[in-house]
Amino acid sequence: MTNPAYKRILLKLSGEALMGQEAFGIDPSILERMAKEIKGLSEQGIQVGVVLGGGNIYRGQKLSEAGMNRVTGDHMGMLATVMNSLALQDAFERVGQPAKVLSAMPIDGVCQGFSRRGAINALEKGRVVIFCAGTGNPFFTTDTAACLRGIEIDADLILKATKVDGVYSADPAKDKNAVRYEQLSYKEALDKELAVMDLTAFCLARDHNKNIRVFDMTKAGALEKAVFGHNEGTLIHP
Ligand SMILES: Nc1ncnc2c1ncn2[C@@H]1O[C@H](COP(=O)(O)OP(=O)(O)OP(=O)(O)O)[C@@H](O)[C@H]1O
Ligand SMILES: O=c1ccn([C@@H]2O[C@H](COP(=O)(O)O)[C@@H](O)[C@H]2O)c(=O)[nH]1
Repeated sequence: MTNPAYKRILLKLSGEALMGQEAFGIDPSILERMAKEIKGLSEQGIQVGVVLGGGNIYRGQKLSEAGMNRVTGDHMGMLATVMNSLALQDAFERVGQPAKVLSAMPIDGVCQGFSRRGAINALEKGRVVIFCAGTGNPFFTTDTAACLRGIEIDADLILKATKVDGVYSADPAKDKNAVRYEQLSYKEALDKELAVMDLTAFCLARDHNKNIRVFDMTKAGALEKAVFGHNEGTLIHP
């Protein structure tokens, strides 16, 4: 490939997609592949921030539907993202890529607290920065956290790596006639309430003039293509 189209990116990895063929938790082969692909970008001088979802372990909404207090459920969901992030940090270490976990809920002896300055410092030193515990607040999602951190670090592009290969006119898991968009505006995504990401995330990215590219995390090489400006998945723009 020629030159990367972006110098600094924020990559959101779906927690659910981390499960792969497992019934629960993390498929180590998926983690290793993502660590190697991200290392490849870092070696080409691209600064990479990562936000992981927690849907492979806990989601606050599901826990509250089962009777738990929603805020407690959301705290458990955010802690699930800490576990996923520690696993990804370990995968980076095993492939020889320096990485740092910065948490919205710091845990002494496990991971440092998030600060914008700390994040930028680590990115400029060539470390991959993994932002965990979402926004640190209940009633949000890691899609919103990804947009928030992407804006804070002034990422050139926010990427959502997920189980589907882009944004469709309806949920492709439920509607076989759904059609994939190559690109669409935030207005279209919000008007049609396209549920590939939550609407708070769309609003935040729109208001801060950031593009989001949605692509298939299970497709080898798709991340690099997206970062080199190829037409991979779907681009959502202001
Ligand atoms: N219009 C749409 N286009 C594409 N996907 C859609 C759409 N509406 C709903 N979806 C669904 O959105 C989901 C996005 O999956 P993903 O696992 O990334 O969600 P997530 O809640 O961010 O995950 P996690 O919380 O595990 O990180 C897909 O499973 C897909 O079926
Ligand atoms: O800012 C945030 C981010 C997440 N949560 C809780 O964590 C889980 C897991 O995140 P996903 O985005 O669903 O993968 C989420 O369901 C919330 O319960 C949060 O409270 N605040």
